[in-house]
Amino acid sequence: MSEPARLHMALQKSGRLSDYSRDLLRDAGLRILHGKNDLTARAENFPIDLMFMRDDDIPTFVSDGVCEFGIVGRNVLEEFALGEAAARFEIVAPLGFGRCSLKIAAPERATYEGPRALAGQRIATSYPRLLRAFLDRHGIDATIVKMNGAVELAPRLQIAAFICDLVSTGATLEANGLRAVETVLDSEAVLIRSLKPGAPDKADASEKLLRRIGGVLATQESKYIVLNAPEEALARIAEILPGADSPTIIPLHGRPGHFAVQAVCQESVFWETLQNLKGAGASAILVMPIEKMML
Ligand SMILES: Nc1ncnc2c1ncn2[C@@H]1O[C@H](COP(=O)(O)OP(=O)(O)OP(=O)(O)O)[C@@H](O)[C@H]1O
Ligand SMILES: O=P(O)(O)OC[C@H]1O[C@H](OP(=O)(O)OP(=O)(O)O)[C@H](O)[C@@H]1O
Ligand SMILES: [Mg+2]
Repeated sequence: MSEPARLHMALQKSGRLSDYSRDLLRDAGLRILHGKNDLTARAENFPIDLMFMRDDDIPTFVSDGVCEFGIVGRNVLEEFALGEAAARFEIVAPLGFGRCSLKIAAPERATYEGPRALAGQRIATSYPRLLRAFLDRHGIDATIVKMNGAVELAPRLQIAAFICDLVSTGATLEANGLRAVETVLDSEAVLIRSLKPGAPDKADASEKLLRRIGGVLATQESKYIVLNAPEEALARIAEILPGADSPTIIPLHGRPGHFAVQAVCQESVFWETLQNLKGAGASAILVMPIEKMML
């Protein structure tokens, strides 16, 4: 019997998304044999090969159909898409890691009273298309200075008055005497798939992979909640449980009028949620992680 056709997925070789991307695939049950300097890796137990590359190249590989799937920051993806006539990829799911924002920043002491302050100025960035789109939306004409890295240095070197770069904690801006003044894009890593028609013999594996990744993403937010409550509190408790359809309600042995409630909550469960459940009459509240889920 011939081997099933193998899928290809483009991942960042080494950088902020690399470990998270590999962890996601591992959680989806893929056993990956990979040496530190390998540019490709094979899943032992699933028909998929991984291709490791600079994150900037991932949208191209997926758009061209060389890789059916890829994981890349929305910032890199949208910058790429603005340079293309038509999208040849689709976003399958946001992945919840690599969260950052593309922001315009000014020297700490400079006055800034809104986008008009950018008119006629020089702005340094590695994201010229996203920045241009932002400026166009605000009807502002400014000069974009393209830099490939160390953008935060531009004001100090008097290359530009403003910068437009990724910000997460804000520590880099602060260390360079800058402050954020506008948000151009909020970003996180996304799973993308090629819109180029793939080989029909890969369709099954694609669907299986998407279901598995969907299962991992669903479990990351989801919790299993168990609590006890008197009958009169049940309706209110069902309303409070976040993202839970029809909880299971079981009578408590030896305590007439009291029930155990069990539910899968598919939205975040915060301390505040527990406080609200308690306030509604719940007791002995347990919140447990879910290891696997297939919806
Ligand atoms: N400070 C940050 N916090 C969280 N996520 C970030 C941060 N900076 C960047 N990212 C996200 O991680 C992605 C990869 O960042 P990284 O710094 O590893 O990229 P890079 O230097 O361009 O790497 P490569 O060598 O692959 O081109 C970014 O495109 C962005 O989506
Ligand atoms: O707001 P912060 O938490 O300080 O993060 C922002 C910094 O993170 C990114 O760079 P990175 O550290 O990935 O280095 P790079 O520019 O070499 O890719 C980004 O380009 C900023 O410089
Ligand atoms: Mg890059």
